[in-house]
Amino acid sequence: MSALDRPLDVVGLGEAMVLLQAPSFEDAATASVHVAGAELNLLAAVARLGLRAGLCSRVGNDPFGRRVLTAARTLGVDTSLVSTAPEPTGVFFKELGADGARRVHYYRSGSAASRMSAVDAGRALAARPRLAVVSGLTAALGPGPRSAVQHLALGADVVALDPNLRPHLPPVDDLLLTLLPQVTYLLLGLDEAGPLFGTTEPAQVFRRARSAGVREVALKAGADGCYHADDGPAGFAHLPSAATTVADPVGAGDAFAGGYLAARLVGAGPRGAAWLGSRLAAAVVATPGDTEGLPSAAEAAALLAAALSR
Ligand SMILES: O=C(O)C(=O)C[C@H](O)[C@H](O)CO
Repeated sequence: MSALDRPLDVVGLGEAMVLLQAPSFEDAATASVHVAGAELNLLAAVARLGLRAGLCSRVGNDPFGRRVLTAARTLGVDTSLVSTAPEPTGVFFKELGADGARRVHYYRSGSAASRMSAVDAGRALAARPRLAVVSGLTAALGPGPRSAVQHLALGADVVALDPNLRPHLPPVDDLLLTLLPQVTYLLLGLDEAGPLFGTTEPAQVFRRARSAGVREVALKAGADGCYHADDGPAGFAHLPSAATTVADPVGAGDAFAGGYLAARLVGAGPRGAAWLGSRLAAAVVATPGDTEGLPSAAEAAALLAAALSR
């Protein structure tokens, strides 16, 4: 069954890669193998909450591409909008030093996903999802992905943007600023607010994003929790983090975004959506890996129901 005969709630455009992880590749004899990608992580959270989520991407005709497809399907993410291309699947390496520092080495330049174009965005739009997710990370992969992000953001009725700025990739702030009037939900990290809005002061971030045309903002502040839209005089409110154990912070922002968007799609308000996002982020950081800590489908359904009453 394709996404066209089974309408998707959420489509995310992005690159999913094979990840090799070890303490240090200078002397590691073994490494653990995972599949990672910010948009896939977000979609996995949406799927776990019972909504239909699809990845729009390209992978190579190689074992890495097949592994990405299998991992996405195992996470409940539809792959009918992922095409197989002649270029290789992107891979990356993560060193988790004993000092807690994480070093990331990408081998994604020239990858299948870096050749995405407006054609891929066209396929995503033809699937008529209720919500399209774009990210600065995808736009930073090259000129084709940049135009795919632009095309999808301009063509979709409801758009979520997660800037996902990555210091190792070229800057994309200019494009993201031009897209803000199309953005329904902006889910950004406090560390991304500086480059985009010239401030990390939450009141200013909300004010500047709204005056740039964004309809709704959620500001992720890591261990300090998040800020969500609110009807009160300030126009926003703070929600403390729900995390009690932090084994691996990677993937927290994606889980938050997936939970937030799924909750909004089923009718929760911004407060309930932020609460659900925080609960999923807390679950993900308690377990090593980007998505391994997501709650079970039954737990996720109970959390989604609880978000509706907040
Ligand atoms: O950094 C990237 O390109 C990734 O998408 C890898 C990770 O899965 C991602 O950073 C988690 O948000």
